[in-house]
Amino acid sequence: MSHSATSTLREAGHKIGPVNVDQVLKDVNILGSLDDKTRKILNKDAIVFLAVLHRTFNGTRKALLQRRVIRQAELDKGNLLDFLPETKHVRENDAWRGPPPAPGLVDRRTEITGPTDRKMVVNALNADVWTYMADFEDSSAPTWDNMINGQVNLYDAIRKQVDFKQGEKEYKLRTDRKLPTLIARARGWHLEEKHMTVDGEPISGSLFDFGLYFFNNAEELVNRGTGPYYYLPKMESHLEARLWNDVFNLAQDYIGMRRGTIRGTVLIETIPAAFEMDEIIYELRDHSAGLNCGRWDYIFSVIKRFRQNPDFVLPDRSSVTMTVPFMDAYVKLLIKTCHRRGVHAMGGMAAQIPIKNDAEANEKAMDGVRADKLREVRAGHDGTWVAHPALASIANEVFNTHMPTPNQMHVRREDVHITANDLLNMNVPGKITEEGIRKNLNIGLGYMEGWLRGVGCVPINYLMEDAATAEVSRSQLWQWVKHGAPTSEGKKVDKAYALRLLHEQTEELEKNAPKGNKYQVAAKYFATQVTGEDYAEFLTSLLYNEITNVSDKTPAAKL
Ligand SMILES: CC(=O)SCCNC(=O)CCNC(=O)[C@H](O)C(C)(C)COP(=O)(O)OP(=O)(O)OC[C@H]1O[C@@H](n2cnc3c(N)ncnc32)[C@H](O)[C@@H]1OP(=O)(O)O
Ligand SMILES: O=CC(=O)O
Ligand SMILES: [Mg+2]
Repeated sequence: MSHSATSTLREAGHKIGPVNVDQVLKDVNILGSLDDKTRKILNKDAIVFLAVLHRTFNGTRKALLQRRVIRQAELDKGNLLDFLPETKHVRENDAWRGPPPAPGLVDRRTEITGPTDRKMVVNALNADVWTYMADFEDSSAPTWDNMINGQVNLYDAIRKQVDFKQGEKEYKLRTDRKLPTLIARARGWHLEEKHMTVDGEPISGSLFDFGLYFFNNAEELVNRGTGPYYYLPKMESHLEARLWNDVFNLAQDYIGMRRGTIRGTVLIETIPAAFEMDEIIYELRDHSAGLNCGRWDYIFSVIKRFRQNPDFVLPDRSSVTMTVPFMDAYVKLLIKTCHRRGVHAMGGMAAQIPIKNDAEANEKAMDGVRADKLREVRAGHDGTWVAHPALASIANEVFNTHMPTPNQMHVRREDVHITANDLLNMNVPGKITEEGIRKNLNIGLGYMEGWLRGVGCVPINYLMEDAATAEVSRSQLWQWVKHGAPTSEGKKVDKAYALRLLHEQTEELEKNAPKGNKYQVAAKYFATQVTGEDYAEFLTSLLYNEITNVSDKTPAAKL
C-alpha cells in the first residue's frame, strides 16, 4: 500500500481521516529489525494505523489494568466475587442477542490451535479441522521475530503463498478442499510490544497484533469469503470487552469496512470474567462470535485472584479436572449464557498429545482426549480445540456422532442454574504430593526454558504445556508455600522444602539438556515465584526483558 504525506488509506467509505502521516509518525519508533518481508507488513500506513490505535486507546487500557489491581486488593482482604448489581438489567433482559455467525464460523466443531511459525501454519491449515486459531498468545513466546514473522506467515497463508521447503520436506497448502477459517489470537491487554513505541511508550501487544493483522488482511479475508476474526484472551471484565469493541469500531471505520465484520470469540479464562459472561457478549454484541472455556488460564486465575485465601488451596494439578465442582459450574454457565444469546459456546484444550513410542500409553492418552470431547459435546459445546493435527480425527468423530447439526445453539440448557457459590465451590478431592510438587517444578522450569529460547509451547511428559498451563503449576507452588499446605507424605510445604526440590529438579533437567540451555535462568526467576513471597502478575511479563534487548539506546529502524 502506498502512502503520502496526507493519506486517507482509502478514499471511499472511510470515516476517519484524512490522516497527516508525518504528524502521526512523529515520536513513533520501530525498535525491532526489519527486512524486506517484515517491512511489507509493518509498512508506513500500517504504522500510522497502529499509532492511531495506541493514542486513542492506550490510556483506557492502562486504566483498566489498574482496575484489576484495585479488585485484587479487595480479594486479598478476603472478599469474594459476585455477579454485578449494576449490570443486572443486561443479564435479566431476555430480548437481546448476539449476531448470527459470520461466514466461515457457522460450523467450528474442531479448531486446531498453535503458534504462527511457518511450518505450523501450513500444517494447521492442512489439518482436518474447521477453523485454525493462529496464536500470538499462550503458545507463542513474544520475541520480535516470532511476532513479526507470524504476521508475515499469516499474510502469506491468507493469499495462499505460504509454501516453502525445509530440507527435503516441502510444506504446501492442500488444494483438495476449502481451508479452515483463520482466527488470530492477539496478546492480552497486560502485555506490551517493546519494539514499537509511540510518544515514548511501548504499544500494547493486543493492539499491535490486532492492528497489523487487521490492517493488512481484513479486506483480503472478506474478499475470500470470511473476515477478520479474533480470539480475545484473558479479559477480566466487560469494560475490557467494551475497549475491544471500541477498537473494532475505530478499525472498521478507519478502512471503511462495515461495522460488525470483525468477530471476536472471548476466552472466559479468568474468574472475574465468569461473573460477567452476559455483559461481555453484550459489549461486543455485533462483533461477538461467542465465548470459549479457556480452562487452563481459568484455573490459573482462580488460584491467582484468591491466592491469599486459604479456602482456595487446591490439590495436585492432575486432580483439578473439568468435572470438579467449580469447573463444571463454569462450563455449564458458559454454554447456557452463549446459547441464550445465540452465539457459540466453544470448548477447550485437553493437554494430551500423541505418544509416538508407546502404543499402550498413546491409547490411554487418546482415550483421555476422547472422553474430554465427549463431555464437551454432551454438555452442549458447539466445538472444541485440538493441540495437534493427529487429534483432529478424534474430535471430529465425537462431534460428528453427537452433533449432527453445524452447531448446537438450539440446546438452551434451561435446566442449568449456576450461583456465585457454584463458581467458587473449591470442594476438589485430591491430595498435595511430593510428586505433584516435582511435576509442577518440571513444568514451570521446562516451559520457561523453552520460552526463553523463543519457543512458546513444549511437550513435557507427553502433555502440551504453554503459558497458561505453566502458570497453573507456578501458582500452585506459590500457594502451597504461602499457606504451608500439608503433603500426603506428612510434610509441610515451606520455602526451604520448595527451594530444595527446585534445586534438585533443575539439576536433573540440566543434566539431560543440551549445552547452552536456559535452565539456570529459568530457575533464577522461578525461585522468586515459588516461595510464597513475590508473585508476578504473569510469568510472561516477568520474563519479557530476557527475550528483548530493547533499551533507550536501541536505534530506531528507518521508516
Ligand atoms: C491453554 C491454551 O492456550 S491451549 C492453546 C495453545 N496451545 C497450543 O496451541 C498447542 C500447540 N501445539 C504445539 O505447539 C505442539 O503440538 C506441541 C509443542 C505440543 C508438540 O509439538 P511436537 O513435539 O512438534 O509434536 P510432533 O513432533 O508430534 O509433531 C508432528 C508434526 O505435527 C506438527 N504439529 C504439531 N502440533 C501442531 C499444531 N498445533 N499445529 C500445526 N502443526 C502441528 C508439527 O509441526 C510436526 O510437523 P512436521 O512433521 O512437519 O515436522
Ligand atoms: O487459552 C486457553 C486456556 O486454556 O488458557
Ligand atoms: Mg489461555
